[in-house]
Amino acid sequence: MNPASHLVLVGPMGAGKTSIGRRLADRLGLPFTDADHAIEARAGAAVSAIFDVEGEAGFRVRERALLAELLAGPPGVLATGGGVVVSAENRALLRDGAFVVHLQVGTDAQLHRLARDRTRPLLQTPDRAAVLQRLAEERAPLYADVADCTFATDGMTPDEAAVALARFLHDRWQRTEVAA
Ligand SMILES: Nc1ncnc2c1ncn2[C@@H]1O[C@H](COP(=O)(O)OP(=O)(O)O)[C@@H](O)[C@H]1O
Ligand SMILES: O=C(O)C1=C[C@@H](OP(=O)(O)O)[C@@H](O)[C@H](O)C1
Ligand SMILES: [Mg+2]
Repeated sequence: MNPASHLVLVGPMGAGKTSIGRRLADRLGLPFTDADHAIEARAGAAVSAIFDVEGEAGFRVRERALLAELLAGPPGVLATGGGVVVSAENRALLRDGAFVVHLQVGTDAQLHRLARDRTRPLLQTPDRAAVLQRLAEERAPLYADVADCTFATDGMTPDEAAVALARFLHDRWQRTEVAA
């Protein structure tokens, strides 16, 4: 077992990192942080506006800084954005400093869950399926590189998934106290 104190959810857009992560943190009695929401709060701007003004590269700079800061801070549950694993620096931080759950989801479920979403800049394209499939191929080895375990969310509601994930983690992860 990786004895890391931070429980981090990674995986593609629509896997449920944000919605399941919040519910899981409630169940575990731990603080919850959503990386995208924290970036937005600091920037005073939505993720899509950051992409518009600074490009994806600017967003990734903010994402790297936030991840390093959060993993150096008090333990909790962290929902990352789907692209956090693109950075080798982030992958090293995640491997060394967190227990990482890869939430998996198939393309059909992603398309269904995100059908009405207009907040994800990478999905502002006519062929969402092609983008999601390309990202899945590019990122699958990167998620595998950082993950301590995987958990499939297809066919579950966020509430069901949070209950099942808490049960799944019971024997696999225990929060360790950080030495004073
Ligand atoms: N297991 C699930 N079943 C059905 N809908 C889900 C599930 N998980 C998430 N959703 C819905 O999909 C959308 C995206 O979920 P979200 O938690 O933001 O995913 P992520 O943070 O991984 O991109 C939300 O509208 C959410 O309610
Ligand atoms: O996959 C990605 O590169 C992104 C995923 C998004 O987060 P979610 O995975 O929570 O949708 C958000 O960070 C940004 O739009 C980029
Ligand atoms: Mg999210």
